[in-house]
Amino acid sequence: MDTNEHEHVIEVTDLRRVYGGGFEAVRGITFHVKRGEIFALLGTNGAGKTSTVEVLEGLAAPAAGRVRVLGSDPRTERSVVRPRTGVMLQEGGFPSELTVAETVRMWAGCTSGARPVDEALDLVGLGPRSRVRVKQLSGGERRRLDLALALLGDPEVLFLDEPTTGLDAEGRRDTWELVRRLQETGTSVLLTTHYLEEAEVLADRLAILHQGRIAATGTPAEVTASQPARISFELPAGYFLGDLPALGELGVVGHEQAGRTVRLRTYEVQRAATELLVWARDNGVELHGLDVRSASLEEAFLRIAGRNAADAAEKTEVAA
Ligand SMILES: Nc1ncnc2c1ncn2[C@@H]1O[C@H](COP(=O)(O)OP(=O)(O)OP(=O)(O)O)[C@@H](O)[C@H]1O
Repeated sequence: MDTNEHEHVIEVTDLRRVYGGGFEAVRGITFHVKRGEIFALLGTNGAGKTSTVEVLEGLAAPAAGRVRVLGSDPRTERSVVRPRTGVMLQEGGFPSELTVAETVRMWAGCTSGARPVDEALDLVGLGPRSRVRVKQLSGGERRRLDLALALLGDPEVLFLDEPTTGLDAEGRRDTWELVRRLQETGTSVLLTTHYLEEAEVLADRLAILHQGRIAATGTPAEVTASQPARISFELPAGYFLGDLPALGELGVVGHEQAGRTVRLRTYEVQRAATELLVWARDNGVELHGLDVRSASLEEAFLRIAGRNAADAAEKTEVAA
């Protein structure tokens, strides 16, 4: 066992994962999750999230690199790691004839120090459904049953693979609240999700995977700060784009005009906005509809996903 477990509950160093046909789904990624942190792995379909999480859960071996969970190797030291972790897979397979309570009871039989069945079901809001057969549950209720099972052993580290897929807006918010409560009691969480809002709301830090590599990482604010902010306004009557201060000097990296509306993209939003306002004052005009906003996580993600689509198109062209 390594000694840094109080600092980093998950350590991933130069991880590679290769499938049978030689396809490299994870191409050398490095990240860590600190104790008590919620860390989100984002990425388009096929980016390598599940392939990574499966290695962390001890379900698959890395082709290269090193992985530690709570200071131990999750595969070769499974008996040490497994009792201290909770896993919610993308597809939990339950015997469909059992009731919800029977399913949890069965699982509790395999979990050391399991919570009482009622407590686990109440945590995820399934208490009133305890006598219903699993086959009668909705997709969202099954996700919550998955979560109840992952929480049974009161884990130190929780792996949540797309925990709110199939849940309606209220169910999603309830799950977010639960994950935050778990964090308050000291649980560390590694989350994969397709919902950018989920990462924005929950994650202390995140990584965006792109074709098996980490394309961006940091706090949600750091990742969005890597994208240009937007400034839009209406050109005052009688003025043209060329009358504004030189765009290059405002740190503007892109601009467009639709009718009288001008949209600028800049990494130096404060300087650009100040210069524009000073220009407007000096010319005695108003910038109607002035709107200054930072990039959202969604924009950061779409730029990376867009690059993904462009790369795929390029590969198709090369292949053709
Ligand atoms: N058993 C397998 N054999 C071969 N290739 C696989 C296998 N499982 C996954 N892959 C490929 O590895 C890549 C990464 O898949 P992975 O499931 O890790 O992506 P993901 O980011 O979790 O995607 P999603 O968001 O769709 O769940 C994909 O190109 C996928 O087709």
